[in-house]
Amino acid sequence: MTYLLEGKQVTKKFGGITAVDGVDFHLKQGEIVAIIGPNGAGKTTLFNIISCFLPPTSGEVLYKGERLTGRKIFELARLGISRTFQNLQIFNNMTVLENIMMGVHIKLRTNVFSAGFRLPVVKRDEELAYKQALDVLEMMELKPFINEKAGNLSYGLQKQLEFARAMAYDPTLILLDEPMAGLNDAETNQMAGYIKELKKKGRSFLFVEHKMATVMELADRIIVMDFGKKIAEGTPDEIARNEQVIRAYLGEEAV
Ligand SMILES: Nc1ncnc2c1ncn2[C@@H]1O[C@H](COP(=O)(O)OP(=O)(O)OP(=O)(O)O)[C@@H](O)[C@H]1O
Repeated sequence: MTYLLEGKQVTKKFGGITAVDGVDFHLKQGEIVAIIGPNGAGKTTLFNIISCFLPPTSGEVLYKGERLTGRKIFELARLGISRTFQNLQIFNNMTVLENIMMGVHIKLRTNVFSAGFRLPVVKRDEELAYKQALDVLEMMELKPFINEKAGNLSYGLQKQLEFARAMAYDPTLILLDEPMAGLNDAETNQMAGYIKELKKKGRSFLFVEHKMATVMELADRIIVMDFGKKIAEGTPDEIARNEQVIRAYLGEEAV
């Protein structure tokens, strides 16, 4: 079977530290998979390898059966993969609409050559980009803020904007690095609602998250890491009952 995303023996060493140690994982089309684990477990490192921000020391990641490892970061949008960051990466001096348009443009075919010569394809792409941006803003309830500078939005709305920009690529797979970090309960529920809606439309998600209630609510499957290794994998119910997981989080005496 060809998975949407598959990791084979992914390993990353930083000097003497093995941050990710021979991790196998997979994600099927339409699934939501969470990566959890205590601080320093290797989640972010694995996430950065998947999204081609870091090369693994050994092992590889496949997307739709083809090697993703070794690709350039900018190629991912065209392949149908987008990501968000633990530390927000939006353009504060640009408006909400402009931030979203950045996302749409990356996906569209317009290149510097055709833009420079003002070919008809550029005008068509501009119109298409604008329409797609409005659709995403509507879905993410950001339309009232369309001309607001991103830097003036509340933290919750900025997170929503970064998520919206990731969706503007029209991705198949969305990688979310701590999507709920810093959000209050209402904002967390709202973000979870968007993810569930998008799953219904066939999108797949891989996310790293510390908020366990969200993980249990959203994930079809959970991968648990500790000291760089995958120590467990299963449904939320299976993971909640797994002794090795309880030990990793709460210590020996909790089991
Ligand atoms: N660039 C780096 N150079 C050296 N060591 C690193 C580097 N990045 C991560 N590490 C180490 O690798 C290990 C795994 O770190 P990583 O950030 O992947 O864990 P994490 O599970 O994401 O933690 P957190 O939940 O705190 O974000 C840690 O021991 C960390 O100190």
